[in-house]
Amino acid sequence: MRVLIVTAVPAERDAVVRGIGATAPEVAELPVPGGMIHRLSPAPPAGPPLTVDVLAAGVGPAAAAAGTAAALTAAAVARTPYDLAVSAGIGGGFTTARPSATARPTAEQPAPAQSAPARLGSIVVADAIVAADLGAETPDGFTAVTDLGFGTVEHLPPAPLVAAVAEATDAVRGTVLTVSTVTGSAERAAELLRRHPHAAAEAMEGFGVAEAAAAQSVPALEVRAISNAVGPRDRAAWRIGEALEALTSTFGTIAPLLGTWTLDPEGTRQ
Ligand SMILES: O=C(O)c1cccc(C(=O)CC[C@H]2O[C@@H](n3cnc4c(=O)[nH]cnc43)[C@H](O)[C@@H]2O)c1
Repeated sequence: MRVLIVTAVPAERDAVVRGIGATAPEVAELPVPGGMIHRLSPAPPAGPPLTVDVLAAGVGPAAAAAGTAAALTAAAVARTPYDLAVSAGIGGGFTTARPSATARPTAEQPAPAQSAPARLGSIVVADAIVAADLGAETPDGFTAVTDLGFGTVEHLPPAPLVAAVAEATDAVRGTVLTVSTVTGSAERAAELLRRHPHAAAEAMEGFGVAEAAAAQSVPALEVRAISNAVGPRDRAAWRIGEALEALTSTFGTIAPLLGTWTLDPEGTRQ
């Protein structure tokens, strides 16, 4: 099982490597076009050997897609393809409760149940990776590219993996939006939530990683440690250190899961 983890900046990469490295020392640094992969080999609790490669590909969806595509292609050409691509890093959290994506209204509970808000220092696992600003402004407001007849704006990570990672880390599950411009006002945050009521977090790379992975039929996951609230810009209030620590602790916990989520109870590949 081979897993590629893509972060934006080296500080995020190092936080992930520290977490996985707590049980599996780094074994190699390998150049790929445009970057350097840090390779680790954590021992999976069951099944075949696990190789985890971590790459800092740059900020934004284009850099993320370019770096992910380069790493996936290099691995495929070497006949050692990846089984999973993970977008990881810090992110902004939607810090108010939102309708649950899984609990729908019933006769007994007519109002939609609420999911936990994504507070500072918490972890969000994406059950949907959505490009929030890929589209066109029209007189009637924003229109997604899909409504214009092009491409896609959403990738869905494998549900069993999302569930396993979220349960192991007590993470919030929800949509993670990919934006090219960090939200900086309450109005923009409200507009995003109106269009994406299940949004738990925003960041700048997930859709790029997922799009590059989908082009090679590789499943994708996104994991964000919340460093700031989505809303009026207050860079001084970002808790980057706490978020990086949460990222380290999370990847220490989930590294073995990344290698076993496709296994049945007997430890064989499904
Ligand atoms: O200054 C530092 O030490 C530092 C360390 C690690 C990461 C950073 C970044 O600024 C990374 C930028 C990265 O963060 C994501 N992010 C975080 N909050 C938001 C947000 O509210 N909206 C969108 N993106 C956010 C994003 O993915 C960037 O790539 C600095």
